[in-house]
Amino acid sequence: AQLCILTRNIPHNAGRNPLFRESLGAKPHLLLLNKMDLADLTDKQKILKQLELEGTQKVIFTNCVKDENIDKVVPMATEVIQSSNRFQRTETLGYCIMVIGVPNVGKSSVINAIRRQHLKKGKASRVGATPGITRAVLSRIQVCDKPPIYLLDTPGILTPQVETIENGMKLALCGTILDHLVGEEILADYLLYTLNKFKQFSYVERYGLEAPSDDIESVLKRIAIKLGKTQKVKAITGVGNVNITVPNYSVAAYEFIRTFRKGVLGKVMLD
Ligand SMILES: Nc1nc2c(ncn2[C@@H]2O[C@H](COP(=O)(O)OP(=O)(O)OP(=O)(O)O)[C@@H](O)[C@H]2O)c(=O)[nH]1
Repeated sequence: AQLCILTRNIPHNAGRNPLFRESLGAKPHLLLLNKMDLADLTDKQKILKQLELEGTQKVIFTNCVKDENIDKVVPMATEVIQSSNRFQRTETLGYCIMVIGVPNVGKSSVINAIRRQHLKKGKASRVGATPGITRAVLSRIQVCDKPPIYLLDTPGILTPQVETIENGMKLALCGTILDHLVGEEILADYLLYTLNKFKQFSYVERYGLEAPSDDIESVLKRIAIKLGKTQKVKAITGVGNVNITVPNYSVAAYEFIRTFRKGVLGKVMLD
């Protein structure tokens, strides 16, 4: 590929990967900060400044669900390719673009959105809410005439860099790491901590709590009751058997995380 489109999950910039720069070398690239609909973009200028300091000037904020800013991708890609001296000699063969990023940032969604834009065709790559779902399909599609530019249909998957526990939590919260590897309930606890930290209290009303809480057990209990995810179990006590109601904590935790990922519980910037 002559151009790499790096995708990052904007709510969690730690989707950034030091290997990006090393593996890219001097290769022309542009950066898509995807899932902009889930991020609090009040500090957009600060983010752009920081990226510029790191040497990345070509940046587009995208939302693949609503095709926001997708129309800017190919024009900017064309501009980057044309201004890169290295490739000006190969005129006729065309250029290849590859979309790369860590799992679940939306690589397949980006590819599909660009396809929709340029070919008016429907879905091509599989998109899944589970990290690692993209299968290898080796094909390319033309997305620009002059110069001829092709988009590789298979995204490049980068291994997430989990340097610290907190970083791992953030990646997991964004769906980059499979939930069960962290544990839904631990992740839910980290989510609750995050929402409180950013003063995003819409969960209080949504789940019928009286006030914000940092006690994950009581929050999950409420969610389980609200969802009707409780079970009656028989408990043997000294004075005979009693029926007690137990909330299903893992279902509640999963609902909590899933709702957050849809952006319903508020916008946050994890980094
Ligand atoms: N809210 C929101 N969700 C998005 C956006 N782009 C993608 N998604 C969702 O993120 C999830 C992952 O998207 P994919 O396109 O499968 O991500 P991927 O990077 O190809 O994932 P792998 O195949 O695991 O490497 C899906 O549930 C998408 O619907 C976006 O801009 N906003």
